[in-house]
Amino acid sequence: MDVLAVYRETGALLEGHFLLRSGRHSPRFLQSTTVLQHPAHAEAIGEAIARLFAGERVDFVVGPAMGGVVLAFVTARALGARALFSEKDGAGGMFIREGLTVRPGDRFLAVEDVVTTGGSVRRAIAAAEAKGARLVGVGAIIDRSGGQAAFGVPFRALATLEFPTYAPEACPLCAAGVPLEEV
Ligand SMILES: O=P(O)(O)OC[C@H]1O[C@H](OP(=O)(O)OP(=O)(O)O)[C@H](O)[C@@H]1O
Ligand SMILES: O=C(O)c1cc(=O)[nH]c(=O)[nH]1
Ligand SMILES: [Mg+2]
Repeated sequence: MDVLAVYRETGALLEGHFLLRSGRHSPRFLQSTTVLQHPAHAEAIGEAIARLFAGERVDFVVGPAMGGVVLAFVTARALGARALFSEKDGAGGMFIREGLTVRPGDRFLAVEDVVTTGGSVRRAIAAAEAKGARLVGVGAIIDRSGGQAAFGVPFRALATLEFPTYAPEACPLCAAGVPLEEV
């Protein structure tokens, strides 16, 4: 699946000057909600990520909200697993709410729409591991870290890109006076 073409066609590949979750700046932004609002695209993406982990026994799939909610659902559906999400706890971490089932020893796949530093999906993983579950892999729609992100388990993405990111103090777009967008 040419997933980057889907981002382009739906208008989800933005160009400008963006503030990223990590605090870094970038001239490119992948707006996954624009893609995932289309159920047919979401379903195809979930099936494609599930194929990357075919044969792996998975009890549940977890994704960090918001981007990971729909993605965990469509991937879990394709794998025949439960679909969970983690939420920001307001203190820099994530938690899994009561009512979503995590049993000690459960095998889980973590999914993420876009991996830049991997910090968000790592926080979702920590939330599931804190309840005794065991990570078996990480799946993403797009790894924009250029293959730099690693999680100690198989990490597979539908596309791997190397989009530049800058520390704010070294950002050439800031130096050029381009307004910063928070999307
Ligand atoms: O790999 P990282 O450096 O953590 O950056 C990528 C994260 O940033 C975005 O989430 P964000 O929390 O900005 O928005 P969301 O609530 O829409 O998922 C995206 O959905 C990834 O979760
Ligand atoms: O690093 C991020 O925050 C980020 C990058 C990107 O391309 N898309 C996104 O949703 N978040
Ligand atoms: Mg996110």
